[in-house]
Amino acid sequence: MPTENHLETNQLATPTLTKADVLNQKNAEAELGGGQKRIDNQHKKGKLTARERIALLVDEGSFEEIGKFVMHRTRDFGLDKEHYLGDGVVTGYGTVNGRLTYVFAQDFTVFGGALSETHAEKICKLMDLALQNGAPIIGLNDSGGARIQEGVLSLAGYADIFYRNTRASGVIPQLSAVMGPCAGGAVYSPAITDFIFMVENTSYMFVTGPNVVKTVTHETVTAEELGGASTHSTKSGVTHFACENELACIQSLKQLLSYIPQNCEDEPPMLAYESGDESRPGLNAIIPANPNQPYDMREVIDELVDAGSFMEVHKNFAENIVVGFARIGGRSIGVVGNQPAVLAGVLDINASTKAARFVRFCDCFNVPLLVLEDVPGFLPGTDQEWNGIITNGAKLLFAFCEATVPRVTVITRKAYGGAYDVMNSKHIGADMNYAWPSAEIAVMGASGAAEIIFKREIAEAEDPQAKLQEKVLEYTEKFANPYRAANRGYIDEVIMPDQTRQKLIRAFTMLENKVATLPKKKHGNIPL
Ligand SMILES: CCC(=O)SCCNC(=O)CCNC(=O)[C@H](O)C(C)(C)COP(=O)(O)OP(=O)(O)OC[C@H]1O[C@@H](n2cnc3c(N)ncnc32)[C@H](O)[C@@H]1OP(=O)(O)O
Repeated sequence: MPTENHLETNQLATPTLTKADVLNQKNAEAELGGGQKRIDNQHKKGKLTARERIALLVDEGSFEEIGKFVMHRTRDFGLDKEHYLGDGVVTGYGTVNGRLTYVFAQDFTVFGGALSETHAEKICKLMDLALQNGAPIIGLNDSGGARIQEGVLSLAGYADIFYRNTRASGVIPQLSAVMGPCAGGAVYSPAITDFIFMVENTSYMFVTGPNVVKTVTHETVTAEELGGASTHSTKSGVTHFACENELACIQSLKQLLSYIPQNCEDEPPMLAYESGDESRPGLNAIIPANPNQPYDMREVIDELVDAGSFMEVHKNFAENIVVGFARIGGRSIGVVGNQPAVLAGVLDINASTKAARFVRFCDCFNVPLLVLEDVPGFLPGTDQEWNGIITNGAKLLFAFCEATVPRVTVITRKAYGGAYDVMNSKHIGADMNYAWPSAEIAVMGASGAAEIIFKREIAEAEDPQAKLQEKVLEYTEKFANPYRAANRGYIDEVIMPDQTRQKLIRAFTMLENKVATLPKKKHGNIPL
């Protein structure tokens, strides 16, 4: 169906127009996308246009567009009479805070941002440039998926993009913002990229929409419930950031870029830092006297890192582990911390996969890792076992074992069982391991341990309860401390909490030239 702004290219070249006029007219036509009416509709939904989004993202005046006059080649279903310059995606490069960044933004006003053969070619061209020139690529997605009128050509276009996403993975950072209803292929490309940002109430991600769900499974579900930002940031973990609105989304994209390098051979940007009083006395009172009492690991993080620098990733998903980017002494780091305030900080399936993915990102892109450990172990139970806690827990173990970036651990309290090994222990390649005096490094908590190893003695005692208490105390004195591990050198130093920031700044500085390589291989086989 031709639109009111539709202009055939040859119609523009009338003799009354100068060559400059023709160019200006084509530029104006391209910039109008699917026409003013559809732009107004986009605005009415609380959404910006592709070009407005790019303008907010890149430094003013820095954007250079590529392929502005590209048109689709389809002749079926009346599309030979409906062309839009640019074919539904704006592609190009610019700078974000002075650093080269490639950007594509799908234009929902043109066929709902649906991906055609030529639309895909434009994105692929940009991906090739980003990979060759070693700079991040950001996709601003707003697309109904494969352009239905093009059949297999659009499917092929998606496959070309997925292939490039995968080849570029670990070489250049790839960020995806989902800023509208994204279906089918439009969700798989973001899923392969490093981080997904969604906008609350205006963006959706699903493989099949509510209508198909209703037909196939007879479930009645709204688009928001099925694939909205809140669903994917809390239930599925598909999205890493749920943003209040589009502006907040674009600001978050920019913030994330500020912690990471341009490519895997580059270093993260270092901010100027003037050292001062690095002691943090507030930390000395943060661990409750009762070891079963929770505290908020975010408070520890906030005290340790440069003021206000913590950017939490996956904030509302698997909250029993906290991950995110921060700076310490101006240096960019990735933080992984057990969260005693949620499920006592236990490791379960979601926490393990969340942290594993984050550790692997940091390792790909030379971001040193700080691990704050207070973990009572892995979550027991049929739900966890039957859903594969073994395989999923192994992901985190694998990710840490494989990581060659500088790695520092601080055990604040519990480091029990296999979780002690997993959480960046010395044995799996951590560089510096600290413990606070409150650390308890043991196979398990004292009461569980006493019940098992002194079972007979307790049962035969005149007063079993008193005997249990005695044995709990004995076990606590022997193991519920950091000194056995420090005696062996598994802990490099036992430090007071208030000294921790200073120690970390020095440790990461000491480790900045770390060289570590993995054995020659094609790639590892992480348990999936
Ligand atoms: C790799 C395999 C795949 O990708 S298979 C996936 C194929 N895609 C889909 O099944 C999704 C189809 N589209 C939809 O469900 C809806 O259009 C969604 C995306 C939810 C948006 O709904 P709503 O906001 O109401 O907009 P709308 O339906 O009025 O669409 C706006 C204009 O865009 C068009 N459009 C949409 N999707 C496509 C598509 N895949 N191919 C071609 N055109 C598409 C609509 O026809 C509509 O066009 P117009 O503005 O009325 O001219």
